[in-house]
Amino acid sequence: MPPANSQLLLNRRFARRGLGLWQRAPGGHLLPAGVRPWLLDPGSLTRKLRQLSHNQLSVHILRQSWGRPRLSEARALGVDITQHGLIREVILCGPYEEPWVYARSLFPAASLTGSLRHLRQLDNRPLGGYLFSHPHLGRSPLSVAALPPGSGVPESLQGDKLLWGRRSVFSLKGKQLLVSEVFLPAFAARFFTEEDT
Ligand SMILES: C=C(O[C@@H]1C=C(C(=O)O)C=C[C@H]1O)C(=O)O
Repeated sequence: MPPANSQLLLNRRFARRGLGLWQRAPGGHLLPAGVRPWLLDPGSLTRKLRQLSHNQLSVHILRQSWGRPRLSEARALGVDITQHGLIREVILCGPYEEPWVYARSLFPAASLTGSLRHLRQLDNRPLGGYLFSHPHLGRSPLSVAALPPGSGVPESLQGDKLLWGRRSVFSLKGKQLLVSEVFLPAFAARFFTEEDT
């Protein structure tokens, strides 16, 4: 199926279910072959990008401040939308600081206590490095989205195309956090085929 149709089909399915843009990852056949392994890999994206970039990966903080979750984020975490949490937005850059992934993580206040308290000051250390160092890390099934301009990715990063994204809820020591990752145009241009974008 031509990718544009698969993205439109995904969006139509999402819209019909009133789930907004994020939808539990559909059967692989609905996702273009080139993006499927990136969207559905349950492992650490940081690790994958480090390998791809021959360890030339950097994390740039766009935001790390308290705020209210978006409606779909509150639903994914099962928290009230009025409940403030720590919002962390970063860009993962490959060689020559090329912007590859925009990531937005939502930490409910109750999750930033005890042994996870230090995540308040993660700075430019990759979140995945900490999360995936724990053998008992839990992760919900991945949801995916084909994100149009205006759906939450900073305009300066989005460009004018649909961007593929994935998100899931991590669980560690009884605490939860939501991580959304969006593959940016420069990454798509370099690693996705024409049929995927
Ligand atoms: C969850 C991971 O952490 C990565 C690093 C992030 C950060 O530093 O804020 C956010 C999302 C991920 O791209 C991972 O590596 O899979």
